[in-house]
Amino acid sequence: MSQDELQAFCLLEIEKLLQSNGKSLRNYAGMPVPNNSLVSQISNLMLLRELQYDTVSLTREHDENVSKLNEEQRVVYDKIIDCVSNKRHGFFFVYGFGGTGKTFLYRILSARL
Ligand SMILES: Nc1ncnc2c1ncn2[C@@H]1O[C@H](COP(=O)(O)OP(=O)(O)OP(=O)(O)O)[C@@H](O)[C@H]1O
Repeated sequence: MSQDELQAFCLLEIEKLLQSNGKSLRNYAGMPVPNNSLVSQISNLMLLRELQYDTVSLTREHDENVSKLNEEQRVVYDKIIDCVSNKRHGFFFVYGFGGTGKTFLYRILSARL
């Protein structure tokens, strides 16, 4: 990210904070304001980068690990995948002691989705 892009992005974040408190950078004499076209370019770029999944390696990660899910993880996995596959809304709270496999499950779910 170039210095100009970084500055535009920081200014945008500051502007958002100010706006949530009923203010704006425009209220402060001499403060620069975010360059909207630069901000939209960066946002698109960041979105594009986020969406550039390595589907081949994610598929491999999923396929290698899905059979390792234990019974409890499998129940959660099936429930969430069923919900997403059938375009139903859902809100899930996965809890368990440290080291019981929550992250392992999230990773497989993320790789699948
Ligand atoms: N079904 C499984 N098969 C093989 N390994 C597993 C399985 N579930 C968890 N593990 C492994 O057990 C270890 C602990 O799992 P994980 O990090 O997912 O736990 P966690 O519940 O997220 O822990 P914490 O709450 O401390 O972050 C990891 O090394 C993970 O790869």
